[in-house]
Amino acid sequence: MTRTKICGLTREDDLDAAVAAGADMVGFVCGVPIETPRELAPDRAATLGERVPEGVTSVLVTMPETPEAGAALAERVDPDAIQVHDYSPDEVAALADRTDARVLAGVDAADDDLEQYANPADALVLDSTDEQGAGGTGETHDWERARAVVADLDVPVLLAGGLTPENVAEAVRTVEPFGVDVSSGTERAGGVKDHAAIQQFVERATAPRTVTT
Ligand SMILES: O=C(O)c1ccccc1N[C@@H]1O[C@H](COP(=O)(O)O)[C@@H](O)[C@H]1O
Repeated sequence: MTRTKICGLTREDDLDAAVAAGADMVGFVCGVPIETPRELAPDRAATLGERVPEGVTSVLVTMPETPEAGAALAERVDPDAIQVHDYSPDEVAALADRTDARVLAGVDAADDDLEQYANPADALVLDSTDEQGAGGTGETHDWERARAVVADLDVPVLLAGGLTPENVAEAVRTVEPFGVDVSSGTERAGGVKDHAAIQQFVERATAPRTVTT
């Protein structure tokens, strides 16, 4: 079944709604050098992370200047996984050497060198990124290309970028990713989630579908 990640959580009741909806992963944005309504202080990310129940993966989404800084932030927040954006494959490997958390590489779906991330990363987050390499853009990308990436790479791929309750079923059908990742598409205001949208997103991403041969 397609895994789901609800990202950019900033409030306890939104986190609880994501867990109640059946999300497999929940994400907290902390330490990114861009303007985003989802940014949390490290202590706040740690507090929300402590609330994540067993069986749900907590993900720290960040853009640390160095792998050492990323490992230090992971130590402070204590997530199950750390998702880094705008990192080279070597930086992902250096971070993985320095942390016990699983490492997710947030990459631009249009990049040509994605196979180089397959070894150092535990998973890829195939996103639409801005000029600083950050995600959370609310923009979709080429899903046919994403499908080819999923088929070619021997690493789990989470599809991200502009997903919503309205388009997630088609995204899953087209790309057949390991999982789907959403942030702004489940918000009612910046950093504040719409609980009905979270529930619809998870339901539509995970609904059984007929396989055609
Ligand atoms: O959400 C953010 O503000 C953010 C900032 C910096 C790096 C990553 C960020 N979010 C990630 O981007 C995906 C896709 O977001 P969206 O659904 O297109 O809004 C999100 O799930 C986070 O993993």
